[in-house]
Amino acid sequence: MAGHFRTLPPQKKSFPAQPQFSGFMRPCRYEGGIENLEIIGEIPHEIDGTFYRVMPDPHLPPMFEDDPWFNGDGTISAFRIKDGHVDFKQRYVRTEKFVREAEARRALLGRYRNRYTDAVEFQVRSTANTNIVYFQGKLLALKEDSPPYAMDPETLETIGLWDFDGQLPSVTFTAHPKFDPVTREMVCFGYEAKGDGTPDVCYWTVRPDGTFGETVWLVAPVVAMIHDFAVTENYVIFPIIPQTCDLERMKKGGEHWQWDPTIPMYLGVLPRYGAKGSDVKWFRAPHGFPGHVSNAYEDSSGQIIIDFPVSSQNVFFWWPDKDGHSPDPRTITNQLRRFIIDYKSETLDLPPGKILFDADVEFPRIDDRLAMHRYNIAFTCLMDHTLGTDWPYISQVMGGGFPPYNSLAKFNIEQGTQETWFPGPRHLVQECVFIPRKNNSTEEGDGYVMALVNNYHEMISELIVLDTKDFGNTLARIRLPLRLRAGFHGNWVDAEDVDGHPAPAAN
Ligand SMILES: C=Cc1ccc(O)c(OC)c1
Ligand SMILES: [Fe+2]
Repeated sequence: MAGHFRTLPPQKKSFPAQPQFSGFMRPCRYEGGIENLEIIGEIPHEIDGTFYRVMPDPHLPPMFEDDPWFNGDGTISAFRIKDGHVDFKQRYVRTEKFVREAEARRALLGRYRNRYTDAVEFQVRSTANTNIVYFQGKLLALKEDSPPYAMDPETLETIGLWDFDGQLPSVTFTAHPKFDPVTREMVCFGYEAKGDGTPDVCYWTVRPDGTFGETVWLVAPVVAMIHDFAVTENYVIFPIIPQTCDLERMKKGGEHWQWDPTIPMYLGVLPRYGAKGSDVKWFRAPHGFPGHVSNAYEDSSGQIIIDFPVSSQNVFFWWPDKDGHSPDPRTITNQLRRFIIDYKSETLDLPPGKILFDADVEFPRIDDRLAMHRYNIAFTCLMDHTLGTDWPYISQVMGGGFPPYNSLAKFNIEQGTQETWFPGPRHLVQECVFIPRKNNSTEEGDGYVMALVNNYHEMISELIVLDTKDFGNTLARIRLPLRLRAGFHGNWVDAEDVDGHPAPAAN
């Protein structure tokens, strides 16, 4: 690569005066542990496992003042819950970026997903800041532009880059692999899978013993973001976010992404088993921003049902369109929509999808025992302006971040009913996880919901536990004596699953 690289800009020692580094979003930069967190209420003793979540948290001032929240260093929080107690641990992922910058005591990585703006040449630019999943006895810290980093689930030490013993076919790995509750496969893909600006998508599966099953290379109709995807028993579906990549713009030091209001919302459908790349069909729904997938399955006639929130606006408002336009973030909403797709259909055009609930939601989570199968219950973050949130107060201290959510919702799709949990007027919520009850009940959605919430009154974080049978009430509120910034995804790892995990593949 030519001329490595630019003259180093002067090192800054303070964070930029920008919303994404201010108020509740000031970098936390905390590593360590706190045992026996303070608990208000009672955590049911049958809850035995660990809630892992990840947040982007820059360990050093960024190279560019306008560095987006999405470019911060991945920090893993672990809440180990046993016998009604909670022990907390937190560590940065030791990415190549983190290690080299720590050594240099300065930012070396430049703009989000633009290697042409880096101060040194990186092998891997991962910030490992988007999801943290458990597979085969390891945690995988994920960023969709790179392979995973493996971590020790107990100590949160970084083991290193994880290429599945050389089997990884793609240079990228989604932050949203799916876990088949029946076959125990991890179903994966990467986009820009042959490098920046390439339209290639790679789909593959990893068997529970760590060996690779399917591998299919396909080509997307546009080079654009494919953040989440969906899997059914017989299909995989790739929704494309209309944020497009242009290598020439990147080479001039510009952004990786630009909003394109002229393209439809593509949904690529590929048979899950035995497919060739040419078997993919790119269906076209009206232009819109597809959010995180709730679930997908096939109905009795073999049609694909897929549910995800959709916004008519550019949710990633910090990456505007070609004219520099983006919406006022306070006006962005998402509604949970259901799309029905017949893979065998002649026409590729789809209607806009049916709105399932008249509510502004994102980050849907389900009872994962029903992933890829017919389901009826979704838990989401909800923005409900009738709930009495103290916006004048919160808006002064919250700093930047994703469109905010002030409550959690439980939706029953068939019944069309909604239950809401409201944390209080000076709180906002982060993504939740579902934990099944341990009474051998296989009733969908019967158990607990856990989430991190932001307490703006005291500028601290709290972990909350709800009983899904009494959703409006708080079973336990676990107070951290510190503040954790807004994060992304988390997952519950039950102690039973840890003990029962297949032996890690020899390395
Ligand atoms: C929420 C989506 C999303 C998409 C791409 C990212 O790089 C990311 O980083 C934290 C998050
Ligand atoms: Fe995500």
